[in-house]
Amino acid sequence: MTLPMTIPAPGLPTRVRIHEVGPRDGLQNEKTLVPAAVKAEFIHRLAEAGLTTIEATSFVHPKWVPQLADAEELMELIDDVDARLPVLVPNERGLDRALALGAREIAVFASATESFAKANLNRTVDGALEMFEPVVTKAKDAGAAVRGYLSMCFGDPWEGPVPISQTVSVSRRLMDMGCDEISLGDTIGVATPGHVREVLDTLNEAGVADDRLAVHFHDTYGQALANTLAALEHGVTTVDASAGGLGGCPYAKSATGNLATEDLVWMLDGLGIETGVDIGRLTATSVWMARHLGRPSPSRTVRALSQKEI
Ligand SMILES: CC(C)(COP(=O)([O-])OP(=O)([O-])OC[C@H]1O[C@@H](n2cnc3c(N)ncnc32)[C@H](O)[C@@H]1OP(=O)([O-])[O-])[C@@H](O)C(=O)NCCC(=O)NCCSC(=O)C[C@@](C)(O)CC(=O)[O-]
Repeated sequence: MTLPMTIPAPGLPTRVRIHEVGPRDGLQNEKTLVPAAVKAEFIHRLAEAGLTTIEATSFVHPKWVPQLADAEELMELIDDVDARLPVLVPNERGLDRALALGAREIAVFASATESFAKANLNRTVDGALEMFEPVVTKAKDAGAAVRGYLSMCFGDPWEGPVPISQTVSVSRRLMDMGCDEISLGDTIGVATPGHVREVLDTLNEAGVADDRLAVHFHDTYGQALANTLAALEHGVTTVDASAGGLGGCPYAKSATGNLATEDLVWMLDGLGIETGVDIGRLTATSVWMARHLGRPSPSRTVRALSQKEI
């Protein structure tokens, strides 16, 4: 097993909140429909492994993301789960569907680039923000917490490198609209640690503080953990990850799996940073899910631990 430090290294947080995205971001791209009962068991197991925030599903148009068309059925099956269960909503229609089922946390999802706004939401960047504005107001009036995702913060498959000014400007607009937290998405996994530091520095200068930010890395070039460490050293303490490294956005060419939650927990355990997650139970869950999906998890930690007694 890893040899944990007893106290975190200087400059690192003592605790990190993991925002688990496996059931939503992880499964949304799967071609074969996963039954709602299997998704519900996945979420129950993740909560039992110690994850306290588990993004459950999306209330989007079912034609756009067929895998999550069972959002209503799933919500009924997980109403006993003892964890925060945020859901994605793109518009008022989605919000009404989510609130009717008792959702207490929602997320809108914006883009730093025009190409992805069009591909993912059939809107311009401005048009998407206009669509979100009444959603955020209504959600907050209903007492729900609101996360604002921002995709393509570092690079875009159609437009190439993304100017930091675009990331900062849309982040500010999401904050000004009332989002409690912004999750910075490296949707296609092209970021490197120096770039992460630069984006965070510029956001801080624009008044978006680290304690309102989360990071959401994909592992295309094997940089997700290094990028996460750079963000933690900077002062961010909320990290998105997907059990077993499931994932990839259906509307972003070249998006690969998310940072695997097990890889993240292994690193944080080693650094003496608390997460509350039991890595053995989590790995067993990802192995169980991989069997359902018919292929092994891409996570190195899952592969290493599942060859041992867990
Ligand atoms: C936003 C829309 C709906 C616009 O899509 P549109 O086609 O422009 O929709 P519309 O507003 O013109 O409405 C068309 C029809 O859809 C219905 N409709 C409209 N809204 C809903 C709804 N909520 N639920 C159910 N039905 C809905 C609406 O009622 C209407 O029905 P009709 O009158 O034709 O029968 C569409 O583009 C959409 O659903 N997009 C979602 C795409 C998505 O979920 N992508 C993945 C999530 S983002 C991501 O993964 C990245 C992230 C967050 O992980 C971070 C990162 O890595 O970067």
